[in-house]
Amino acid sequence: MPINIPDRLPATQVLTGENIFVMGEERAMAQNIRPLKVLLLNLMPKKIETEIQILRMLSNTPLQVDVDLLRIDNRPSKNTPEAHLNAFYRTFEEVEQQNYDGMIITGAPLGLVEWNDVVFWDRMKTIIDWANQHVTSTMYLCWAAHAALYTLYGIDRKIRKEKYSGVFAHQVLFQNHPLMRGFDDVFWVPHSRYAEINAEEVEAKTSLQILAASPETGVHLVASNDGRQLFVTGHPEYDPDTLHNEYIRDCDAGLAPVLPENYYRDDNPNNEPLVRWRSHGNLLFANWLNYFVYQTTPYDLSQLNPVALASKLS
Ligand SMILES: CC(C)(COP(=O)(O)OP(=O)(O)OC[C@H]1O[C@@H](n2cnc3c(N)ncnc32)[C@H](O)[C@@H]1OP(=O)(O)O)[C@@H](O)C(=O)NCCC(=O)NCCSC(=O)CCC(=O)O
Ligand SMILES: N[C@@H](CCO)C(=O)O
Repeated sequence: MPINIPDRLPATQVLTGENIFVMGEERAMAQNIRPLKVLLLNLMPKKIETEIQILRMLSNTPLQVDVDLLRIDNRPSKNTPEAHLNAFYRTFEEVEQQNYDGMIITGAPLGLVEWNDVVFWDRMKTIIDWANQHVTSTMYLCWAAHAALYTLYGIDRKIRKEKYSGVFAHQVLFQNHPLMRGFDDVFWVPHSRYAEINAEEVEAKTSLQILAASPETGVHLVASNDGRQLFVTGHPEYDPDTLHNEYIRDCDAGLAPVLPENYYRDDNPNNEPLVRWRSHGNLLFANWLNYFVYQTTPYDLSQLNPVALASKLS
């Protein structure tokens, strides 16, 4: 079923062209069911590209989903026109008094930036704590997963000398977990990060559940027992060419990046990538929206009670 987004958002035209059912504002008003409210905090440099990726993933559901876009602060973006942000993004001040059924916080190219050197670090910690009180379930992607694991559980990332870049095989470690419903024993995910999380530290310090990991790139999916937090260290939402564009960007920046692994056909960067992650990317977002959001969120969002939610799912 549809995502309900502004008719003029670039994603509306792109996703409609892909025959993905995007419900316009008028049609959405005619439906007599409560849509899910999802907040997307977009920290990625190519924000419009990321909007399209995440909205495509959220559209693969029978539920009606109203998506609000959130900017981290009022600084102008280096890579996204201010007019776009002003037209489609809310500020935190505009949403902080509201509750949401779901929230997604994207990655950011800040793996080599110390936490306290991230310009918006204080605001990021504020929003992570706010989500715990105002959102039924939050999905943290890549850099946001590292930031939230550090903020909420004191699990600090380890920074590698070489970036994980490529598409890697993962194993399901928690077979009957609802989030893993329909997953194959082995599934593929893009990764593009310097930071990694230590599985032993997660297991020793927290009651978090490691749901899936890769022999090459380690921890990928970590969930709180109550389903209110999902930490995703990979990029299941990535387009076919996202890793390629990052690789070319880093080559042009003189960073001599490694060739993305298991990505280009015959490992030749002149060839198209072989996409082996799309199905499980869609499945992850659909399972999250179904089991962590829709089946646990209160009908009356004003009654969102973090304590009651925690008991409901754990
Ligand atoms: C990643 C790139 C190549 C991006 O270069 P660009 O020319 O696009 O712009 P940039 O200004 O360098 O940064 C891109 C976005 O990050 C924001 N940005 C930059 N420095 C920041 C800081 N200290 N605090 C907060 N935001 C910051 C910019 O405002 C911009 O977002 P707005 O457009 O919104 O303003 C660069 O930062 C770089 O070369 N970094 C070193 C290599 C690297 O770290 N690559 C990414 C690794 S992958 C990664 O970091 C994932 C996480 C992980 O590894 O753990
Ligand atoms: N991996 C991305 C940042 C988000 O993970 C990049 O290289 O820009």
